Amino acid sequence: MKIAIIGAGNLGLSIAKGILNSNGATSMYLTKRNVRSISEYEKYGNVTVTPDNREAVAKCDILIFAVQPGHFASILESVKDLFTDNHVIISTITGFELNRIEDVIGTDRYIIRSMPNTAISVGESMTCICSNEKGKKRIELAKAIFNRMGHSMEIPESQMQAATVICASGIAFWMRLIRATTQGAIQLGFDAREAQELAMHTCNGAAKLLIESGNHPEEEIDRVTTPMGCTIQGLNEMEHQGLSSSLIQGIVASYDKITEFKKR
Ligand SMILES: NC(=O)C1=CN([C@@H]2O[C@H](COP(=O)(O)OP(=O)(O)OC[C@H]3O[C@@H](n4cnc5c(N)ncnc54)[C@H](OP(=O)(O)O)[C@@H]3O)[C@@H](O)[C@H]2O)C=CC1
Ligand SMILES: O=C(O)[C@@H]1CCC=N1
Repeated sequence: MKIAIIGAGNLGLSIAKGILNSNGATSMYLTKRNVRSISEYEKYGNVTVTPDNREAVAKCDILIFAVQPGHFASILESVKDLFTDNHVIISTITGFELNRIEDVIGTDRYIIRSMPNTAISVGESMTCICSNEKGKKRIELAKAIFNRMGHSMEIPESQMQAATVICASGIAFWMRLIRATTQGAIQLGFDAREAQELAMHTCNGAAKLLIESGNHPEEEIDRVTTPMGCTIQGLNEMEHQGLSSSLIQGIVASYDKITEFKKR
């Protein structure tokens, strides 16, 4: 598989790392205008770094676009004459609907819309995908690509905006929760490094408990909350201060922001 990542920035490079770690491509092209910052990727024998999007499109069959939304249409416009039936076009662009992509390159292309997150670099992305009509024939291929670097879920396009908040922005939300827990641990006497180790491994354990048991979080909470104990005392105080409510409100605010920039 020859994969091009058009726009090797924060997300694009995370995908590149995920592909390299999982041996997911026979060769890979990474593009950006200023390539100096990613020149070290050329040490991998099968990676080409170039500012030339047209070269990358001509040499690869899987094209992953990870540029800012405002750049996407003009970049597509500048390479679309090179597209053939071998190309699968995978967009990661927030808020950019399939019909807007079709408006630029036509309906007769395999187009996948995806929403990965930066944990793709360590093989742990939760990636949501959908496709245009023609792209349905390549959706299994897209799932196979993303499943090598985590988990994928096919969803209707109407849920893509929500998936962006929960899965892509979600990395930042969970990071902040881990950081806050770390700060609490420091206040209780751990040094900063130990505190983070305790916070992140406990977070990982909580997620694994749910993944492996299939249980509802409250079932696991019931196992931890000793009657009149310290856990329920802490949990109730967090809820009095608005923990669940603030998370839900943040998620909705993030969703509304995408609606706003879709109108631009
Ligand atoms: N960051 C994240 O966690 C996630 C981001 N997304 C989406 O992915 C996209 C990229 O986001 P992110 O990685 O954060 O953004 P970045 O700004 O970090 O990356 C975009 C990259 O595109 C490059 N670029 C700009 N113009 C061109 C061009 N003409 N040809 C080739 N490359 C170009 C830029 O480099 P240079 O200026 O050198 O060209 C830059 O490295 C966005 O649409 C975002 O909504 C989706 C899910 C998660
Ligand atoms: O914050 C953003 O707009 C982008 C989309 C999801 C993650 N980062």
